[in-house]
Amino acid sequence: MLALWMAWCCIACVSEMVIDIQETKKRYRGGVEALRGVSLQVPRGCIFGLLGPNGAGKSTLVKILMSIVRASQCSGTMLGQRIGHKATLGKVGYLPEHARFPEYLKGGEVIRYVAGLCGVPHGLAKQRAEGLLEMVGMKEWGERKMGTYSKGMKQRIGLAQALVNDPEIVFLDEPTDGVDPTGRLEMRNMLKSMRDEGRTVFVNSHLLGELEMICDRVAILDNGQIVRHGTIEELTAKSCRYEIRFDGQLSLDLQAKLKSEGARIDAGTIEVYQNDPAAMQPVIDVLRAEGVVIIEMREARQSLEELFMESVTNTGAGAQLPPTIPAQPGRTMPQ
Ligand SMILES: Nc1ncnc2c1ncn2[C@@H]1O[C@H](COP(=O)(O)OP(=O)(O)OP(=O)(O)O)[C@@H](O)[C@H]1O
Repeated sequence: MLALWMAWCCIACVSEMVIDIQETKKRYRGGVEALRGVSLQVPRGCIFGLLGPNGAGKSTLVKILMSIVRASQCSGTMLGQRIGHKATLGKVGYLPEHARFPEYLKGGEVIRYVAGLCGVPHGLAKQRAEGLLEMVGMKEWGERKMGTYSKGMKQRIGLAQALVNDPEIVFLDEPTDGVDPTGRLEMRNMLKSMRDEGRTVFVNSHLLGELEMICDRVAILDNGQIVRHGTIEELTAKSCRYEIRFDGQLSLDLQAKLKSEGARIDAGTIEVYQNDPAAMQPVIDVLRAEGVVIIEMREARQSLEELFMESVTNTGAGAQLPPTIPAQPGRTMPQ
């Protein structure tokens, strides 16, 4: 009986993974190995962030899941079907990086046009387009041409068209690209609402602070491989530290003592790598005995940005260039 129950739990658990891929590889013509064996599981109903430096392979992975790029090797499922299953793609929405829509079409027309491509009936498409224009804050502008929109307005239409087929999973490649801070806040709230409606939101982004605020889970991709994967809590838990903000002068002796115990001292702040609050009490006692005024003590975690910088080997553009073409005699390489 117990074995049966455990087996049922396992099946239920597996079926909750809307994306479950193993050993995905992509080698482009020309020799670039964009993905070198990526295995990834994404649970239903979460906001999942895929991070990585330029050229890490993020867009390639999403394009493979969207069947835009053919993997050199890929096994696994999306919504319980093999990758590339046509009917499954009808349950998925997509906002590509640098999305381009015809400039002569109006915002509302773009949404209705994509609805038509997805097979949404005309009446329903019209109704959904109106609702989505309102959701992305473009109700007043839906009858203006795309060519008259700012970059942020185009991104909003891009988000709306990704939802027009009422998808279970939405892939958003750099959704806040070109969006101002107010727009980003609105975008974050929209993504949270999408999750609260039960959709799975898969976001590729460089904006670590943005992702930190909304993602339930993240994976860090570096040079075609997943180097970290988990909830933000899990990934940053190990680096708990306390920050003490103080006013006053620390004696040289005390500074030396704190530093010898691994603390970092910066203008008015001491960082102590410690996750036990009891162990902080002697530090406070010593500071107070020296007449230092303690303004604040707070528990601080490693930020996603710090984790990212620690995890990736190359943060520059074009993580991997194609193999060098051997120089031919009598020809000089362009500078
Ligand atoms: N069509 C292609 N042909 C050849 N190489 C490609 C092609 N598309 C991407 N690449 C290469 O594959 C690697 C991964 O690119 P990809 O666009 O997937 O990375 P990314 O993580 O999305 O980067 P970015 O954050 O800059 O958008 C890069 O080295 C890129 O130059």
